[in-house]
Amino acid sequence: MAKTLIIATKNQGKAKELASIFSEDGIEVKTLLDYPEIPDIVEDGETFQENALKKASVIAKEFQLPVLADDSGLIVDALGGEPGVYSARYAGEGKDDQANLEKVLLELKGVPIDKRTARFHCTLALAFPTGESHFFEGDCEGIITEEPKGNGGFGYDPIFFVPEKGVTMAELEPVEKNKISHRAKAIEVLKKNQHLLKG
Ligand SMILES: O=P(O)(O)OP(=O)(O)OP(=O)(O)OC[C@H]1O[C@@H](n2cnc3c(O)ncnc32)[C@H](O)[C@@H]1O
Ligand SMILES: [Mg+2]
Repeated sequence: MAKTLIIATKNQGKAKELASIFSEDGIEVKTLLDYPEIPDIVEDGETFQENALKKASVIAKEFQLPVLADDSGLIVDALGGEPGVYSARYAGEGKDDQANLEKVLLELKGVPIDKRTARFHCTLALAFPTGESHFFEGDCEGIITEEPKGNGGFGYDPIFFVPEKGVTMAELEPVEKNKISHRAKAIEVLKKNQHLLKG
């Protein structure tokens, strides 16, 4: 596997998790947080794949290197799949994690526990400067709580109850989240295709 992997994300929470998971294989991760001069990429796709591919391919062309991108979000059944691809901006352009999760709780007010099913989804896109690309996907099932709990993770983690663990995603230790998360599962699939990262 490549020793350094560029990941087209500006999300600190993702960057930390991705760096931790890839470090298990001796891969060093660089993200767009290391290149602040690169402008934001407009995520105007209607699917996780479209957005992930756009982020990865724009940066792959820029660097002339293979680049990975992560497009992810929360899918709530009782909200018809919302916030979905709009997860980052659910409560407005500010990309405010707290405002976003409060909006989900408000929209679900009065919805009983058995109807609060949800999942986190992660699509990873690996793009090459030649235009070649591949997708890897992962999901993590859960239930939306009635109030936030826990300080770990990021984004919607404090309102995402993980039944198999009996706590919210934000109450898990980082190593525990990184074993079961949508992101971890997508990376597992990528690691089964290690040859793509050679170089
Ligand atoms: O596009 P980049 O730069 O990677 O960063 P972003 O924050 O805009 O990322 P997305 O477009 O993929 O939006 C993802 C949204 O889903 C949320 N999200 C993704 N993974 C999550 C996780 O593991 N736990 C909690 N929330 C998550 C996250 O907080 C964002 O609101
Ligand atoms: Mg984004």
